[in-house]
Amino acid sequence: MSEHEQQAKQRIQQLQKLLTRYNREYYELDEPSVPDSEYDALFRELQQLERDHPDLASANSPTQKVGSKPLDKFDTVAHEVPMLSLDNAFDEDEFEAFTLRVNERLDSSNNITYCCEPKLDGLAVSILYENGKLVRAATRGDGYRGENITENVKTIRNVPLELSSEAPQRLEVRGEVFMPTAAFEAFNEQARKREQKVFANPRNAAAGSLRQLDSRVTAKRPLHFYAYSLGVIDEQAEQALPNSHYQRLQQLARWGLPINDEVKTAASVAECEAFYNDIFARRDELRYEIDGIVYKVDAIALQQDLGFVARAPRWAIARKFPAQEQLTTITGVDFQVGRTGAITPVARLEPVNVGGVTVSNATLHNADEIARLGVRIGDVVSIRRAGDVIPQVVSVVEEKRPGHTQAIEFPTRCPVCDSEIERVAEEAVARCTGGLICAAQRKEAIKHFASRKAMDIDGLGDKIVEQLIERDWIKSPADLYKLTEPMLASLPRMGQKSAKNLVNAIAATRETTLARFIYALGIREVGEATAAALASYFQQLDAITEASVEQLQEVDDIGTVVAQHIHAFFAEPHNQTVVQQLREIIEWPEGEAVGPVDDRLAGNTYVLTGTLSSMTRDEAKQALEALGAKVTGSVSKKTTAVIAGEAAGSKLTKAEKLGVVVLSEDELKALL
Ligand SMILES: NC(=O)c1ccc[n+]([C@@H]2O[C@H](COP(=O)([O-])OP(=O)(O)OC[C@H]3O[C@@H](n4cnc5c(N)ncnc54)[C@H](O)[C@@H]3O)[C@@H](O)[C@H]2O)c1
Ligand SMILES: [Zn+2]
Repeated sequence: MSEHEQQAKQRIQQLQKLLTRYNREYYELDEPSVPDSEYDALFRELQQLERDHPDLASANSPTQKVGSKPLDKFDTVAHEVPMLSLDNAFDEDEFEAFTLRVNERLDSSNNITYCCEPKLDGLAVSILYENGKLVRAATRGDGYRGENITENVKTIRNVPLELSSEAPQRLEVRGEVFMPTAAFEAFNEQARKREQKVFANPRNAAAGSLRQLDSRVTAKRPLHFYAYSLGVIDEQAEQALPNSHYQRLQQLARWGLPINDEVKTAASVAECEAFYNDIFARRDELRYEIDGIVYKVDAIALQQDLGFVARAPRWAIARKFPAQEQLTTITGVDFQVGRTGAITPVARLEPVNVGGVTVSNATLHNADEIARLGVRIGDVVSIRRAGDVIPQVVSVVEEKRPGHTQAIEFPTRCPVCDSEIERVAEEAVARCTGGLICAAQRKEAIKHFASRKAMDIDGLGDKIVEQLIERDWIKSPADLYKLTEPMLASLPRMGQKSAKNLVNAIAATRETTLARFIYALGIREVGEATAAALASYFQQLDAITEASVEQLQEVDDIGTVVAQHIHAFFAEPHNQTVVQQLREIIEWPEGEAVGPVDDRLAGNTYVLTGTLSSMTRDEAKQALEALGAKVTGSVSKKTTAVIAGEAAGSKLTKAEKLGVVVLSEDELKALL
């Protein structure tokens, strides 16, 4: 054996071993360690080597096999007709070469009609119906023997358990089970929160969900099915079948099976290309992921003439789309601050083309996710970009880890405003606590401050806030009170009159209530009710800013997390400065220092409905809450009383129906 031969032999063995391992991870464990693009490249390399050195090829090579053997934990099902794979074409030239081969083999120079189908990225299943009833379902397995997953397939909502009465006595359909993209994203998000298994992509999620021993688990997974071919069918029915694959799919649909309505026929290679381009342009808008287009010779008679090779039919090909997962290296990590202060670690990448788009950043979500992935700077990672979701780091390829990698250090101070970063134990997200001064959060902070239930500044809409911030006139809410009429009047589309009104509206908020003021600060998870509870419990702002986490929790309905948010907010020196500035401008009546609180309505729940004449509903709500009551929006048996103003509607009717006490406005005043 020459040295060259020796090298080829070694590489072939190496690739066979590696691909066998990747197959096991992908097909048996539903947990690939490399993206498909990497797998496909190695697979092609092996195919080429085996072609160049036929004496070194073996029937045991992954290039000769389909999938992986069925898992022992399932009963096996022998496929009467093997379930094969598909050959791939990675570009237009390869696709055209395929069509030329087809014409050549058929000894035809005519245009061949192809059936064009989106290549759904899920897993193949075979479903057997007898006398119209679903009796058995199986995975592809190694193509000859699959796993019996009947009970699991029965839980898929759009798989009919029974077909129409015209269906053949015995009918096997084949198709793809997949997880729609949005459902997949939501599923992973939940899994991350609960620290459960996160799937690399919808394909693995579908396979992992379908191959569960307990069908109740499968039932909870959002799976979907489309039929794309016929397996065995009783002879009599077979004779009546149309000679076109496309027509056969329509026939399946008439028997009650779901088929993909994107499927079309193409009468020429050019039409095939047009189909590809159309679907590719809409790839991100489809509800499911596809990794290419499957072209099938449409005439069944021609399919039979063409036949099969070891692992795939000669009459079909999968024209692949650019892969949505690719390998690249993390060169660093940036920390971005969102508009609500959430800190998101973003991996900087060596630019890589993913699905046709150059990607140079990918989200790492949060510190928990960094820990879960075990990712370090310098690592080779798998990046996924699909739909309109931001690119994500899916996994680390540990065997490609270089000698020098660096741990990712989560900052302790905000990269934008240098405030302390808070990480609440129960939450995955870390946040900047400089809510009032952080440039990243400024816009939201001011909008919130001015909003109706906060300081209620009439005429300070989102657009104006944005302009004020762009001009750098406002860095914190305190700057609002420095705005003058001429300044405001110089803004586009703002007349003298509106400028004057706005200045007056801002001035009017110099007198307010403690509850509104606290709510206006925009402390995380401190809504109106919590702000009111804080105000009525502590009576004075100082008492709140100085309260410990434990003291804050003495207030009804304030738990550890909220108490921690409040404490962290007031501990931040930048926030202290702004609060101090605001205090010099804004006034509110303060009660005596924390004393016995009047909570004589504690434990009661009220619902307000209709219009009150002596106060607004908001004011009534605050007054009730100040006495310890709860005010909710819907009437139930647990409601203590419904307070009905003028023109009360359905809530009043419901109260009467449930026998809940109804109070008039006068009765409310007496209560207060
Ligand atoms: N990342 C890894 O480690 C790893 C390991 C093994 C395999 N893989 C990936 O899996 C591929 C090989 O898997 P495969 O053998 O299942 O082949 P395939 O996915 O390339 O093509 C065959 C499959 O396409 C599916 N399909 C979807 N829509 C179809 C339609 N309309 N008509 C017919 N079939 C349709 C069927 O499930 C069928 O079994 C590789 O190209 C690779 O990308 C990846
Ligand atoms: Zn900040």
